Amino acid sequence: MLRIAVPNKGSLSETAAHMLAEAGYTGRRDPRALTSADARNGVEFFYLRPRDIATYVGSGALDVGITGRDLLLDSGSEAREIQTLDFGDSTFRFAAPPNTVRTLDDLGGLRVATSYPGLVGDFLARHGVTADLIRLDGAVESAVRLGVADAVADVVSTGATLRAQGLEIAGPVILESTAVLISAQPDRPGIATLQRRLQGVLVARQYVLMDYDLPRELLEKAQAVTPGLESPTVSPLADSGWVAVRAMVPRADVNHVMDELYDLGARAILVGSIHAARL
Ligand SMILES: Nc1ncnc2c1ncn2[C@@H]1O[C@H](COP(=O)(O)OP(=O)(O)OP(=O)(O)O)[C@@H](O)[C@H]1O
Ligand SMILES: O=P(O)(O)OC[C@H]1O[C@H](OP(=O)(O)OP(=O)(O)O)[C@H](O)[C@@H]1O
Ligand SMILES: [Mg+2]
Repeated sequence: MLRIAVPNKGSLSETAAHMLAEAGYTGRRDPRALTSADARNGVEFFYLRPRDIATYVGSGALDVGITGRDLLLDSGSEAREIQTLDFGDSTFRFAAPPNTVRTLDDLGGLRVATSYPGLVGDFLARHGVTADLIRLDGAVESAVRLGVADAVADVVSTGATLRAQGLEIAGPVILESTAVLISAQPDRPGIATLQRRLQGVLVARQYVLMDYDLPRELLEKAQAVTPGLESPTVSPLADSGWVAVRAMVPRADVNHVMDELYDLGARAILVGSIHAARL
């Protein structure tokens, strides 16, 4: 059985579980369960704190896991990223009261609160800056107001949390983070299938299937608008002057592409969702 670590709570847990379900796996029914087996798919899920996942996967106790890139790097684990998962995007940044910290060097000698001392310590060391890291478990944005630190380093998504605490982003980007699939033994049997299934979910989210009818002589021009992944499917219609075309189109471009095709002379342009894919 392939042993898979999944975040049991926090920002990544719901989307991770949803993605695995879309990939055809049966997860836990009880939201408090710590483990669940999916014998039909030959996998067992372990629901763990996102912060601990890199430790379990890095030691080889579990084969593969879903966590944040920032947590993987913070842990110093042996596991490595084998796939990005297209959710849980955030930026890891320093923040401080307005006009107190402009450059990285300004952090020298200051107290910097963070829940990610491994990640932040490595970053500062790489840049030759010495600061006093204050390790807190969470809500680190409060640390400056409460006099425990001069600056913080934390996950920033909308920036609302740090603004509400009177802080501003300061200095360089520490890390662009996202949810990732990690493993210390990526060649283990079963991991390739899991990856293909997750990639299928990503493709199904990112693309739609577009069908349209087109005067045959416009095919070359239309093919430039909808090249598909390899090349579009072209089928004859009863009227020999027309063809039917089917191609995958990035979801974000759908309306542009339909406008362009219509202007070109395509008609009966239909868009359908992709439920699952294996490329
Ligand atoms: N607001 C956010 N937007 C996007 N991604 C986030 C956000 N907060 C956290 N993350 C990502 O999720 C990872 C786990 O953070 P999360 O807050 O879920 O766990 P935690 O802080 O260990 O747990 P908790 O907040 O429940 O105590 C982070 O390392 C980061 O990669
Ligand atoms: O930029 P924003 O959109 O405001 O999001 C960033 C906040 O989200 C996370 O907090 P979380 O809710 O996980 O609490 P925590 O500090 O206890 O981890 C993170 O630690 C920041 O505090
Ligand atoms: Mg958190």
